[in-house]
Amino acid sequence: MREVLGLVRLPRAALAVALGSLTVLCGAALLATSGALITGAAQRPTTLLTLMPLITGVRLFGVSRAAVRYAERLVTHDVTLRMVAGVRARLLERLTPLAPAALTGARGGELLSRVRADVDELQGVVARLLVPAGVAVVAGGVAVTLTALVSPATAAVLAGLLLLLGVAVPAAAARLGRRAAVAAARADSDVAADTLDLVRGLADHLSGDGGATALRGLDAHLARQEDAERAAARLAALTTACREGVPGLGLVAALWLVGQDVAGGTTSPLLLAACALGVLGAFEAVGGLGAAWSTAGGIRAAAGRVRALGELPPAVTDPDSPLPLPPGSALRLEGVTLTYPGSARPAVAGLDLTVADGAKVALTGRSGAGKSSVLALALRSYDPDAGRVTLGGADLRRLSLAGLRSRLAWAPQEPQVLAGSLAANLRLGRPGASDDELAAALDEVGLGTVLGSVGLDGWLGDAGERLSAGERARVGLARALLSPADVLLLDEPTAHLDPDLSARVLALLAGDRRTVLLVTHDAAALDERWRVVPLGG
Ligand SMILES: Nc1ncnc2c1ncn2[C@@H]1O[C@H](COP(=O)(O)OP(=O)(O)OP(=O)(O)O)[C@@H](O)[C@H]1O
Repeated sequence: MREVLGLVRLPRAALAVALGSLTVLCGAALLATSGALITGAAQRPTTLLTLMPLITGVRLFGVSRAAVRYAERLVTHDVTLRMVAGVRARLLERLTPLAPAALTGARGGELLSRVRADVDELQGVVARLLVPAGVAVVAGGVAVTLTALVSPATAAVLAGLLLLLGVAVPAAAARLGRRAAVAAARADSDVAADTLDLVRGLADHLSGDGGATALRGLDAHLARQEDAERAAARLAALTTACREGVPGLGLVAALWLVGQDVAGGTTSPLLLAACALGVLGAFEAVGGLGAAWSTAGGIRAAAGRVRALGELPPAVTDPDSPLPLPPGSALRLEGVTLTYPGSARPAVAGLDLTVADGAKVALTGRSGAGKSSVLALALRSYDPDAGRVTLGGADLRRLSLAGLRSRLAWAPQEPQVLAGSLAANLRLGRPGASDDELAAALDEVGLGTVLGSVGLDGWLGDAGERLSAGERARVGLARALLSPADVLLLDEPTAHLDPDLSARVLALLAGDRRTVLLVTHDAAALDERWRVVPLGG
């Protein structure tokens, strides 16, 4: 929370508080002068001139209240948007080094929904917390002081009721509401994650038990969401009742106390209605505090989760003083062991593997033998627990991450195809590639027909949904082939291909001048240019 507040521009926030206070005071003054004007008019003065100051006051406060409120909204939103932009930028800066390894524990949908919902919630810091609190102190203080000039007893009652409405009632409501806010945030995040998972895996769910299990899980989270919303609504109703009732008490108290002064002849009758209505208007000073207290729990919880996400330790870090990138592209694993966090058994144990400069090596082995883990080590998504991985003789941990990854091209089993055009997806591999180069790469991986039907500028849909799984895998392969990197790391590049195309792609890779390390379940398709390394005994 402190960090979020650090992103708020305080002079602008102070301006928003000043303008908000002025709005409240203009409103109270409008009511007060209106009351005095009505009382004055009821006394049937001989000339209207005696009422002119009150008439002018009513006009002035009426017009200026709207103008000042407008200015306050502008400034508050400006401060909020700048703060949220800062939060998003900082969060993105911290999340980037965590990917991919340190984020694998979080479900994609959950992470997306959590970050979006929490950052949205933080928007309330300025408009719902800071400004209302500042306005309550400034406008409430000024209103009590002005009331004391007319009737100290009324001022004391006003101060007490402002504290009751602005502090005691909302504090009690917030205490009760904090649990509901946390439960609501958790339920929202679970519902969003379940919905996303359900939609993404619709075909799997339907082919299982027709989606019944997934829907039961979603229903349970929806019920929790409904309970949390109902609890929040009950609290909101209670605070609304207080918000309406307490100002009424203030009005009655002012009428009674100032009325006694008027009856005793110590106060002008004009001030009776003015003071009573002014007191009524002054309660607007704490009008925003009810919502502030009830949302404070949710905002604090959101700030905590955003901070916790940003504080996840990255799986790998940049060295303090990186070595220059080595000229060679030979890849070596020397006695390497990797145990994933939380796993009892190592995924890779004491592995020695050399992929010489320009060599073509294929890793084979049963499912779970650790083939993809070897690629993850070569990419430095993880550091080994024991042994070392080198590129051109240099330990990967001594090279800058950006430099290392500029030397490696990676095509995973299920590459990320982004919502965008075919060309934009391919240019992730080589941003400067010409249309002809893109077309040639597509042709090499047998995507010539897709190029013909979709076109380079054709929209691939959300996550490439307009392509088949095999076509998406080949977009990833074409992207890796286009890359200027000198080491290709490919995870089952031929998994979705028919035998002819598979043979063509493997021949293409075998003829590539770069170092190639690939994972395959189909060792029989490899020719003599490949060295086959079986993993897992
Ligand atoms: N991110 C991870 N966290 C924890 N365990 C993991 C992770 N990735 C893989 N594993 C585990 O490590 C072991 C090796 O997995 P890996 O994916 O490297 O095998 P693989 O040989 O590539 O399998 P496949 O052929 O099925 O892709 C498996 O037991 C797997 O469950």
